[in-house]
Amino acid sequence: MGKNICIMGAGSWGTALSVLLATNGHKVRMWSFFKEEAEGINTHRENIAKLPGVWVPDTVTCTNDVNEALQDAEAVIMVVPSEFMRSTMKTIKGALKDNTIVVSCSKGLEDETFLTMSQIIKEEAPNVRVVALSGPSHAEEVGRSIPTAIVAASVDNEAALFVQDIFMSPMFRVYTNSDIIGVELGGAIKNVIALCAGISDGLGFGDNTKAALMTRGITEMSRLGEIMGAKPKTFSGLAGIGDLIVTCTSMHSRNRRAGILIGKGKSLEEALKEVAMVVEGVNTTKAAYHMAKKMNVEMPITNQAYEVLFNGKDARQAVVDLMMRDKKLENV
Ligand SMILES: NC(=O)c1ccc[n+]([C@@H]2O[C@H](COP(=O)([O-])OP(=O)(O)OC[C@H]3O[C@@H](n4cnc5c(N)ncnc54)[C@H](O)[C@@H]3O)[C@@H](O)[C@H]2O)c1
Ligand SMILES: O=P(O)(O)OC[C@H](O)CO
Repeated sequence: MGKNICIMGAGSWGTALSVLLATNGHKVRMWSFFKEEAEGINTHRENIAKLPGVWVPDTVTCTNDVNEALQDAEAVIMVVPSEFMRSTMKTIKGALKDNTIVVSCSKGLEDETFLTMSQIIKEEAPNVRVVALSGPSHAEEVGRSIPTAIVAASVDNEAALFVQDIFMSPMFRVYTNSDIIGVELGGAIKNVIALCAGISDGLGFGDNTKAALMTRGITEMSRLGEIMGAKPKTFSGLAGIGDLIVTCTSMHSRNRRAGILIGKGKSLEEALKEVAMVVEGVNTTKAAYHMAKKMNVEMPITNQAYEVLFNGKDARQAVVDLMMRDKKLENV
């Protein structure tokens, strides 16, 4: 039976998920931070700036009013950029009933606290049931019903099964996983590696380079995950290697595209302006860099990404410095 679902965030991913959920027979109320964005979606049945060419069904309405969006919601889908997760949760937490299922679809880590999105949600609203939905899923493809597989992760199995049910379709396969920390770390750290893969492409390096970055990127992700209590197997699944592959290779990826521009010599600010949608890997590089330092985890690619993005290091020199680190065994 169709459910009443609220989506907080009406950018490219929020809009694509609204199309999927409406197609699955649910009634969707979407909220945008921007009044004009909400009005634009209602008027044109399309998010022209962020997901052009994808038609939004009539069973989706978009509003700038939080209370209107949350009215009678049986599940709340959080899909704002990660830097706004806490402020958005603060805005809505008073209106959330106990045991409401809140689904994080955002990928990132909070600056300074290093918390994942589900941890922020739980900190702000301890009585909700939280699930993370993550995996290789570009909005441009999900919005066009291109077959996609993804993971609904939660320590609350019933909540994960509920999320699996509402999203699952012949074109959108949802697995469940109890390792929410692993799933969220995979989704956050792959953006750092995708920025680097883009920089490598922008510098004119090749497929060998990218394969090396991706493989050693998984190693970094797993090292951090181990310290955080994640299950190693999660990183060889959809939310780990799966999302890393799609983000490092697809031209849909905002992180990869920003990286390409930086590799070609643009400044970070110029690259972000040109992409004009959220590039989560930038803030995540900062958070992961400081997190790795604090926890004494070796993350050389992340360290070089930090130097290039925030200290003006030459990207080509960063690659050389990565290549010329101490000789070592592969599996340590
Ligand atoms: N785009 C994708 O293909 C995709 C896929 C999977 C996950 N994600 C994740 O989803 C999240 C959102 O990404 P997106 O691509 O939809 O971003 P986007 O840049 O397309 O849209 C961001 C949206 O966030 C909202 N917003 C802007 N400022 C805000 C504020 N101050 N407070 C609250 N909300 C604000 C607005 O509705 C805006 O349209 C990110 O964490 C991203 O990693 C994106
Ligand atoms: O466009 P990106 O780089 O933000 O990646 C979007 C999704 O995370 C891909 O799964």
